[in-house]
Amino acid sequence: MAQCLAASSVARAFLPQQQRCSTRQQRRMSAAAAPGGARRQATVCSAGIKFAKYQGLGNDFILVDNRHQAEPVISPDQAVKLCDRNFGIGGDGVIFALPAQNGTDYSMRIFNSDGSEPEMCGNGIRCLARFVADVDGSQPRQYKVHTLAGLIQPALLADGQVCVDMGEPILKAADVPTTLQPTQGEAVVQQRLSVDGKDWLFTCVSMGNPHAITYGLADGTPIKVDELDLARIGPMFEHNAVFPARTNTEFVEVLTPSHVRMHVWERGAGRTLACGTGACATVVAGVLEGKTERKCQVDLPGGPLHIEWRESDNHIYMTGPAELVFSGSVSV
Ligand SMILES: N[C@@H](CCC[C@H](N)C(=O)O)C(=O)O
Repeated sequence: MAQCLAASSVARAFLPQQQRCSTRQQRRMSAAAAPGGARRQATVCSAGIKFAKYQGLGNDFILVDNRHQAEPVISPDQAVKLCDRNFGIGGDGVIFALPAQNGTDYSMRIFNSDGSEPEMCGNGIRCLARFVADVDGSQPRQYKVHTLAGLIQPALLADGQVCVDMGEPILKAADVPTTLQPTQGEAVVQQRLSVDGKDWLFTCVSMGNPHAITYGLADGTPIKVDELDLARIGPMFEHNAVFPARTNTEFVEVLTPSHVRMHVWERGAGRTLACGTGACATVVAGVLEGKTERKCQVDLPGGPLHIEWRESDNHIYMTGPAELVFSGSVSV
């Protein structure tokens, strides 16, 4: 179903293909003004829906330029099919660049590979910033993006990395949300949760989307990330009744206070190679538990993210890569 063009840049592959969709072929084609005055054509024509696949540390997404209309051109059910690694393009989610809202440059929405819609995606928003910059080939290189988690601000750095102002963490238990009892004010920090015959200690943090982070068991046993059977235990946390909106679950091993290893079981996507919001939540939990410093490198299976929870503004800053894999068109 996918016509994939091997390509080293969106400028070489994505844009020429857009141009190949003639007026007669268009099913739902419109034009919209892009920043800098450039005219942009929509994503859908008879050749299918144009996409570009990006990855941030192996957390991979199908990106769709949906800035011509407010509603995503792909449904959650179609997203499930496209994300299938055998019968589709393959991906941890489908991300849409959408028209601006609330004074921002663009909006972003994402469907997980199971078709559910999360509020935010950290690796995804780095990919979105790189995608929009590649498609438009123009300034600005700093964006204000409206998400279901509020305003998020990615900036492309000269060295190719993307730094994202992820906003403030949410710690109030009811807002994470979790029904675990708060232990520090309204926050759930190192609270016990019995799963799979063990008592785990969990800190709960929302980055717009919910995260439950464990650095170890109640008996003092630290996490060894390589020893976890995530495929077996991950769903027991994701679907636990104490997380009414389900949860992303992070398992963390401390190397030094400024360097940890983290493996993640994502809500709606399962085991992934990296989770940006999860890395941010990991450092917030590490600071609250007295295990990490505010500036901390988080090593994920797909590579490192650099996280800072800044004291001056209470915002979290995440820096990491975002790269094009290939682009093409697909019929759904
Ligand atoms: N991988 C993402 C998180 C994507 C959303 C998550 N699965 C959820 O349902 O909350 C990231 O990099 O943050």
